[in-house]
Amino acid sequence: MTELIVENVQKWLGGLQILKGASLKGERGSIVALLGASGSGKTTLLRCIAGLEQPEIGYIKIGDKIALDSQKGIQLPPEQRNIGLVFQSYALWPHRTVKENVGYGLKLRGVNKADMDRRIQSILDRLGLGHLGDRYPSQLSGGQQQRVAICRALVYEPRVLLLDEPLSNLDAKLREEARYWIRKLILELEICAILVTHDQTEALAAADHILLLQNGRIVQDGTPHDIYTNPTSFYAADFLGANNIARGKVLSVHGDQAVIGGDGWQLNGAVRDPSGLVPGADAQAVIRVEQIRVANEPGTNRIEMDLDDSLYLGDRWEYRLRRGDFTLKAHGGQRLPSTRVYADIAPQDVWVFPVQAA
Ligand SMILES: Nc1ncnc2c1ncn2[C@@H]1O[C@H](COP(=O)(O)OP(=O)(O)OP(=O)(O)O)[C@@H](O)[C@H]1O
Repeated sequence: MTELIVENVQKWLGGLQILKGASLKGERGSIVALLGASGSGKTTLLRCIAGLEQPEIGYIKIGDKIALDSQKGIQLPPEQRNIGLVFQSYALWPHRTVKENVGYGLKLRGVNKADMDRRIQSILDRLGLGHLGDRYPSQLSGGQQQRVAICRALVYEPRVLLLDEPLSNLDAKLREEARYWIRKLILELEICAILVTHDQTEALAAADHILLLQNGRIVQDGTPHDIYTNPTSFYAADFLGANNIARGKVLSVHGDQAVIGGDGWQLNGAVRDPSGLVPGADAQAVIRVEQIRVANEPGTNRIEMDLDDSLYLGDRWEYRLRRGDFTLKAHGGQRLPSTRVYADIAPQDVWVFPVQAA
């Protein structure tokens, strides 16, 4: 069931158009990640959904309530939107206990004490904080503070939970765990969550759906698997994954296949965006690090290269390969015996894009 509809939201700030027509849908029991580079407009879009920013143009429906309709002049304030908000900083009140932090909004809304206590205890228990209700935020770890912030957002039983970089203040191990339990919680509670993040791993692991933003526009929209394996632009291909970028000239194009090359190398690739890809034009290919195999002999679509260095990463080795100006990174399971190697890349893994004029 659709809990959130956002259509054509446009927002100007300081004379600049920050959002250029963003649309999305959020389903009950699912997580949509807003992913994109710094400044792409993720937080602004989240703030528009929350009602903390007023878009000049657009339509937003949360549950069965119209929160924004610019044509009809409807603009609900945040407290009437049935949303829960979790900020990166957690924004807990230092002089209030955990219970008071979680219950403050309920108190403002005039919920009676018995009901309030029951709801606070129930959400604290659910997130494993039942025994910490009388502590102050300074007496909690970072991970516990983050859970309190989530409890505070969930205690209203919102239709939509908005999470703005909620994991970025946690260390790497806690962040990995939090991805897992937040996802589980949202699916169990059957609410719709919108997660703002600039961390691709977080978006891939936690979300059901990813919207990739660039300069205030949604440039790709799909499941994590779609976005990772089938990027439609250089920005999308380069934003996700660990990549090599091969810059060269188009040598030939046949349908959806192209050959690109540079000084002493050439590769057969798959055309991902045909605009302007004609022989002689500049081209750039994205090659995921995990798609390169290092071989000992020459072969089709293999480039002879020098092994510049091998770095031991614990669970694998990283090879730094070079041929003149052309460099590649690849991974493998052991130290390589020779310094003369062949980078082996299947043509379908060489994603060829035009070079856009700046
Ligand atoms: N009040 C403001 N006045 C003018 N420009 C603003 C204002 N707030 C944000 N911006 C600009 O809007 C653009 C989008 O900002 P936003 O915070 O939404 O991006 P973001 O994708 O969330 O980035 P980050 O990951 O760095 O938080 C940025 O270029 C930012 O400088």
